[in-house]
Amino acid sequence: MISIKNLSKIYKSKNRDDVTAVDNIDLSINQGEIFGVIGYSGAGKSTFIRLLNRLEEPTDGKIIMNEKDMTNLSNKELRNERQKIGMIFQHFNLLWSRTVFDNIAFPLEIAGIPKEQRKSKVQELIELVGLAGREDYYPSQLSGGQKQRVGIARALANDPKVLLCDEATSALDPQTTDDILDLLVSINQKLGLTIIVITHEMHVIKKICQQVAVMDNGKVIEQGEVLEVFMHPKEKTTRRFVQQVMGEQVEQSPIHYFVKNYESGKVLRLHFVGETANQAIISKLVKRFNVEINILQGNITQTKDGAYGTLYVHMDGPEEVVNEAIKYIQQTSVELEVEENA
Ligand SMILES: Nc1ncnc2c1ncn2[C@@H]1O[C@H](COP(=O)(O)OP(=O)(O)OP(=O)(O)O)[C@@H](O)[C@H]1O
Repeated sequence: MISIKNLSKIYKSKNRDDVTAVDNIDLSINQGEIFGVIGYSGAGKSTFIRLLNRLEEPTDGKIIMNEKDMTNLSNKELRNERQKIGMIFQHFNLLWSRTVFDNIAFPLEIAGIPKEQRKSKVQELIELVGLAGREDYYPSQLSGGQKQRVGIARALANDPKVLLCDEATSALDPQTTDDILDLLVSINQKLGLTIIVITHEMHVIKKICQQVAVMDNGKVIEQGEVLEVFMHPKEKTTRRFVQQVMGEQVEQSPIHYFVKNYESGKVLRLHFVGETANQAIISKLVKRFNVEINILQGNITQTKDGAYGTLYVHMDGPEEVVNEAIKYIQQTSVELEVEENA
């Protein structure tokens, strides 16, 4: 568990106003989870993540990580603790004059690991991140996604317990972003390490995070399980982020708007939260009951903990069969609203 209490960072300036980049943040991050911090540019995300490994000195507050108070360590202890925290960056921060192999070996050299041991560890990491065959390439010969794979392998070299990701996919195209996010999830599962991701893209949060904190103006303004935040975004900034992936809120379409187009049958609003959308409910309905189902409008997105969204359908057929089918849906965990022509 990572425990962050009253964490603040004020950048002091002689000739300009002080900037409170991180303002009194309290957070608990569970061991082994993928925790996302989202915010617009200037919200304080980079400062926040750099405080965690003390690349920035906090002005106030406490960070307990790997059972150590990160804010109260000698230089030697800090060096030791930093080895348990890997970090990856938006622009990869690779050493351009070193090969893939030597970039990944670098932290092991610093840690004083003997050559043979280094070699087998680097080879293991190269396999893990999918770079086999590219050991002798230089960073300039790699694509963005491959460079980030080197960054990830290097960050994992000292077997960290925590991986910090600072906008790690922001410089990548959408397909490469998804590949790198898949790699982070597989590393999280294989190695059980805690991953903290900062981003301005809700897509990243919904794809890999279990928990999310929304930052605005140095503060955490909203926090919770990703699905919960999708369902009930409280703050305006959070709603804007949810709209990034959901588009205009389908929920705003009133159900009676659809029903006037149909003389028979019923219009249903099916709301999916969590794994329910994976139940293939529509195909089950059609197989079990003699009904016709016409999809009218829908917006469903996949989060790490299952799908979330709403589907409007028109269901037609003999009245008693339609009613049976509705009863069947009510027994599932899909939330249902029914509207029929009066
Ligand atoms: N070294 C610094 N000195 C003074 N002010 C700083 C420094 N670093 C960041 N700031 C200020 O702190 C605030 C938060 O910046 P930070 O980079 O942490 O935000 P961010 O959410 O990561 O945004 P971005 O994604 O654009 O980097 C901004 O107002 C920024 O100008």
